[in-house]
Amino acid sequence: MAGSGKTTFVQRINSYLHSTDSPKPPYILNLDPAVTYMPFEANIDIRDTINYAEVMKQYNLGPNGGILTALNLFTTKFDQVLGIVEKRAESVDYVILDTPGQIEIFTWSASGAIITDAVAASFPTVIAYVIDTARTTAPATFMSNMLYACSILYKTKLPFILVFNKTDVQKHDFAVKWMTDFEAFQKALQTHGARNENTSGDGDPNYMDSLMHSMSLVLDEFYQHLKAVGVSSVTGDGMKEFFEAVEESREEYKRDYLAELQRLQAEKESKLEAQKTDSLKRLMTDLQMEEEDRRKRGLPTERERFPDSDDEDADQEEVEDEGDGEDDIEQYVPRNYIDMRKARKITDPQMESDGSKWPRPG
Ligand SMILES: Nc1nc2c(ncn2[C@@H]2O[C@H](COP(=O)(O)OP(=O)(O)OP(=O)(O)O)[C@@H](O)[C@H]2O)c(=O)[nH]1
Repeated sequence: MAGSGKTTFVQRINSYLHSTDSPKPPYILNLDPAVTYMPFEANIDIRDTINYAEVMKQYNLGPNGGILTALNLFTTKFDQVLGIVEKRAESVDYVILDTPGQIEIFTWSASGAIITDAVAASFPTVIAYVIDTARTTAPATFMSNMLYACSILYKTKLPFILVFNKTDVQKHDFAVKWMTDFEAFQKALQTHGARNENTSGDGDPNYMDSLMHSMSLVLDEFYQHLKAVGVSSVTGDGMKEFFEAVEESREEYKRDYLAELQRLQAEKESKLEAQKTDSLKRLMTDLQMEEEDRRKRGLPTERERFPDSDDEDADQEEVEDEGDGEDDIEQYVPRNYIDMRKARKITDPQMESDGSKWPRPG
């Protein structure tokens, strides 16, 4: 979410990896074209390629449309970016991508999906979903945030870490409790007044109440697939736990995601192969039908018209050898050939033979 502390968190990861016993400087990609201040230097920065303000001006867009278009433009060159990153793969342990502030721009756009899929197909990948812990203490807000996380998890199907940021302001224990104890969350919903506010006059729970209840049941299942860590990007608290979760995710990627990716790739290739065979079959059927149609109408078939058309070089040789008259050439050249010798001479360079005038360069 915007303002949850993504950029500050990337900065913290950067300084943490530089300060370990054996420093492992990460390779950082900034994908946020609108960021004005970055406390670290990115190895690849979208802002070096695309001027976000200029995109807004030229395409007549607002801030969100500008970010989205800038990201789309950048994505057209993402294969080159990936090529550069792949060259560093041997020497770098971690590649970090900082995403644009507006969550939907990255997670619900085509370019976001292309970037995520391309990266995930090349390297073990984990999504770190950064949450502003202090702003998530209300059960309804917490649930909305978790629903967003849930949608991203199911969209990407990648290993996922919930990063409860800003623990220096608000500890994340309440969140862990709500995620592991269904009853505790239900109680919190009641005590925060949600249940009381959402009852009809006679005290029966209304639809909002039952919606919240059902959603928390769905989320209970979702929490089983997640790792949650509390960090403070300001003090550096919890970074060790975060990297432990990253290592677990690396294993999870190899075990679950890679196998699924390979299965999907094999499925895609066999589908493509089947499509090719089908197209070729349909082309052959069309050609046969055309031949039959010509035969029925008493017209010469393709083979009869161009008996030696299988060997184009031989045709060309024959044209050159026997090219002593118009008829010889007409016999061998393909049917769309325009015989310039028969074209009328155009005297006015602006005037075509049929009298029409076409603008000419210059
Ligand atoms: N107290 C505290 N403040 C933090 C922490 N992490 C980030 N902040 C503050 O939260 C604000 C937003 O941080 P950013 O890193 O800019 O957040 P962001 O998610 O990258 O923001 P957008 O890219 O605009 O969405 C800044 O004022 C940070 O100083 C933290 O761990 N503790």
